[in-house]
Amino acid sequence: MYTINAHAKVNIFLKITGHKEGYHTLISRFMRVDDLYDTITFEPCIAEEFSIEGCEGVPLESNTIYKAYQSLKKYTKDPKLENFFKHHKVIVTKRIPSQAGLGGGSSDAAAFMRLCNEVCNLGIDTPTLSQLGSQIGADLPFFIQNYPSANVSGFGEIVEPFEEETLHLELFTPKIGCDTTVVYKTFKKHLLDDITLCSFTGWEKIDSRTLLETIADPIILNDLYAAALIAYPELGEVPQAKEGWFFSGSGSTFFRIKN
Ligand SMILES: C[C@@](CO)(OP(=O)(O)O)[C@H](O)COP(=O)(O)OP(=O)(O)OC[C@H]1O[C@@H](n2ccc(N)nc2=O)[C@H](O)[C@@H]1O
Ligand SMILES: Nc1ncnc2c1ncn2[C@@H]1O[C@H](COP(=O)(O)OP(=O)(O)O)[C@@H](O)[C@H]1O
Repeated sequence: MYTINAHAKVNIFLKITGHKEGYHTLISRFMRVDDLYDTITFEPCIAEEFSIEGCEGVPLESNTIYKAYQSLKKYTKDPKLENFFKHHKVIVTKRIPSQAGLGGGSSDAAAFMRLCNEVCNLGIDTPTLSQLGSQIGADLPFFIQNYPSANVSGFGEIVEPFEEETLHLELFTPKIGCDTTVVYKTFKKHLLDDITLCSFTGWEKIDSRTLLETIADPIILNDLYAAALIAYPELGEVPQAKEGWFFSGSGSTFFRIKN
């Protein structure tokens, strides 16, 4: 039996820098959340075909783990991978809420790729694994490179580790699912024309605690927050939508530093 933890992330800040080929470019500080993770296990069994347990409600073909499996299979052409999953099933213990801006689906896929690479001795280097991952989701390169904190740019494929203290974070995820595609579309329609690139010059050099304490305004720190509020106005009604709380990615999770 083989196991790996797939951690959640928050975006300490997230600024959109432009729009290219149907995607937004951004610069964001990603921070891994150490005490929130899904667990992915490869459990021995006799399997007819590749199977995933524990992601109820997500059809196999749209599961990021399945997409990661297909991508690895296509890239390696190594029979070890397919043979392995004739004798193992994938079990996911989900703890990261979905549509929450915590990157659960992306983290699962990235952890799956890392564990396959190790267990099946595929010998794929990290840059190649990140490149394969970026085709499944924009957040995968961060999770594949597995830094506690990093500046992420481009569409998500440029990941630069950032040395700093790990913050202990309190998270609150309201019962409102935010669809990433809808939030980006809303941003493009209402807010893209207003971006001012000079307003966040140098943020990537400032540690996360200082950023949260000095910038302090969740709307300024995360460009997608305003878009999420337009797309999901009920977000504005939750008690955490006030000073002292910050918003992660495309939402709907609010976070703050634990005392
Ligand atoms: C916003 C962020 C911030 O970390 O994540 P979440 O907070 O949702 O977890 C990411 O940029 C989300 O990345 P990810 O969740 O992988 O998005 P994807 O599945 O790749 O894309 C879903 C859709 O969102 C839009 N999209 C995504 C990424 C990007 N840089 N620009 C976009 O415009 C595209 O329309 C795309 O088809
Ligand atoms: N392994 C997975 N875990 C969770 N959701 C997944 C997975 N694979 C595909 N999905 C789909 O992706 C959608 C968004 O997933 P998630 O990564 O949890 O949210 P977010 O993009 O806000 O971080 C879900 O609604 C679900 O349909």
